[in-house]
Amino acid sequence: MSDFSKLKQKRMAKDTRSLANRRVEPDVQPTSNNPGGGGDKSMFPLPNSDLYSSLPSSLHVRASKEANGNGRGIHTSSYRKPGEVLFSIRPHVAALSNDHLEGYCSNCFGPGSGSLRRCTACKIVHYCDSACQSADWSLHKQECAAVQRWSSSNLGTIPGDAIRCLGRILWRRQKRERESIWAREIDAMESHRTSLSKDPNSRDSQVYTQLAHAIVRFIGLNSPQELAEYGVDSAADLVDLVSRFTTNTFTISTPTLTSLGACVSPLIALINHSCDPNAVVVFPRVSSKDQEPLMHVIALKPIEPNQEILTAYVDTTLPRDVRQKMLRETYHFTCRCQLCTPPPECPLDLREAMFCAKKCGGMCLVPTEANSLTRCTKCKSPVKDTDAVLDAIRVGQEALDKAEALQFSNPQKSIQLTTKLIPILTSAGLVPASHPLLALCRLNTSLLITHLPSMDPSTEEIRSPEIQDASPGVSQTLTPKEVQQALDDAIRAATRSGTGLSHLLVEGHPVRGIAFAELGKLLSVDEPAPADVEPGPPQPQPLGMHIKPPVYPPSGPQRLKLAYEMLVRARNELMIGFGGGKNEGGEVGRNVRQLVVDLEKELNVWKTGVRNVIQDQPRPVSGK
Ligand SMILES: C[S@@+](CC[C@H](N)C(=O)[O-])C[C@H]1O[C@@H](n2cnc3c(N)ncnc32)[C@H](O)[C@@H]1O
Repeated sequence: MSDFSKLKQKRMAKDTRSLANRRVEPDVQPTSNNPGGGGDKSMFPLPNSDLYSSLPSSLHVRASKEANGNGRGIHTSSYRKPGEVLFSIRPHVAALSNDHLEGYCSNCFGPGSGSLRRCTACKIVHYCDSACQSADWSLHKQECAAVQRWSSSNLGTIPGDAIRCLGRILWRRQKRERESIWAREIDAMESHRTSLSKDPNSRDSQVYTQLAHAIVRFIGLNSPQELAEYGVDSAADLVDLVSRFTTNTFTISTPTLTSLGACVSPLIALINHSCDPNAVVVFPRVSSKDQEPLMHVIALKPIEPNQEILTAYVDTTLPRDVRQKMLRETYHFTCRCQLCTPPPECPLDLREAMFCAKKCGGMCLVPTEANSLTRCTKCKSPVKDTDAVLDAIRVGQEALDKAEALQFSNPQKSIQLTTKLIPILTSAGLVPASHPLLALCRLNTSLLITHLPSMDPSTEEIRSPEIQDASPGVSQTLTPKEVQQALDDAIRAATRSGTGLSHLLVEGHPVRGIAFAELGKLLSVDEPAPADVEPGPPQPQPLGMHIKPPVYPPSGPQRLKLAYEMLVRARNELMIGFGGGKNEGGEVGRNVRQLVVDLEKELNVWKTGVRNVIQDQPRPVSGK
């Protein structure tokens, strides 16, 4: 997926403190009804532990209220403003997903831009240069042999990122003593082994067992006794490690939120979840290459002293039932945040809302099989065509599942499916932020941008290098009008997605910032002269514009102006989501700032041109 297509979500230099500054609060004490956490209680570090020394002194670890007895959380002792970098850290281990092994460096996780060097032995991992290769060699040495062994006994396949990440944890444990702080921080992560279903056929038991078997094969063990060499005393301990891994792993992503692989940071894993988070974990890529990949925890909302830092483990644009299911399955808890347990007076959740068919300006809860009688919150009329709405949502969800499954193997089909379903759900009355309409719009946008035909060199800036490779020369058979049409379709799709996202996510959320940047860049590609207007599908209301222009996207200077406004807005939001100050909104924030400067110049040239034309006109002679 492209830098600008998969929208999906993390210091200050002074963050790294000496041991003297560490704050691991002593109140992570077992209590009678909470012997230490939600999982295996015995593993929590003791008070005054020497772990987590890289946590800045303004943050501290103590029992979490939010997590309802499920262990520790990170709290701030001072006020934090949105966009403030709370801390940043390099993960303990990280591994690229198989799809990205060729396009990104396996050490610093930077994009290769076609110049990566391949490991000549395994021919699988790639590096920017010999510095990155040397830095990774102490671990890749064992990984290299293991990958080759796996590949030859598994018909040339490559183990997934979870297995390679776990392999890296074990090899590092083998090298560093199991009593090292590094290993103890991994051991102190929350495990859910004891709360696993006793049923060996349950999903979680199967996932853990499969991963445990795979890792044993990957590192090449002949007997469980050999695990001791890696600081793992028994098969049960290995399942514990797997449980810690699945409960505490992060997705590592590009500065545009394309997921790249998996990583583990025991410190950042201390942060608990909320579906209405006050912070976010991103990888803005603002440090020197030898420090990357660096995870940044950034405040999204004002955070008061003593408040807990909370991030979202799941996509918060999804409806409550879907989020709750994901949280139960992977993290073994029931979320009780405000979004999951809203007070009765709380307005309708836009993730599950539709417009009132009476067009009174109100909205209704989307009916479900269990609750088919819903009413407009304003005029109180009941939803009439319940079956039609239920059908549209069911068909929409099926199309979404199919389009997601096909997005890489058959993108054209995926585009067709999403393009066809969006108007069906819109006609059924769903609001832009509702599910599955927003998810379909986001996928549609990402696909249209990924497969945007190239019209001029500036379009290439929108498509990341991997996309340019994936769809080379698509434009060759298209007429300029068709190319323009494709660009306008992408702009309309990006506008729909941006509208839905802006209703659900707080200002400055990185997903919003990237969506606005994407839309601004699309609008800035060119400013075509007004075309003959052909009647088309209903047009989205342009984001931030109060008056709907007759044709959207507009042409000429109006388009340039809209692009400029969108990019300024994107930049402001990126300065929050990817961190302000030295972070400058991350790599994308810097890039957008440059575009804003360029557009300002263009708009000035245009204004000067118009002024000159006006001044060159012969003046009307007075009195005539
Ligand atoms: C990544 S860990 C977070 C840190 C953990 N509390 C600890 O002490 O290590 C994830 C686990 O914390 C607990 N947790 C996180 N957020 C929670 C919440 N909002 N409510 C209840 N438990 C939560 C769950 O047990 C979950 O599996």
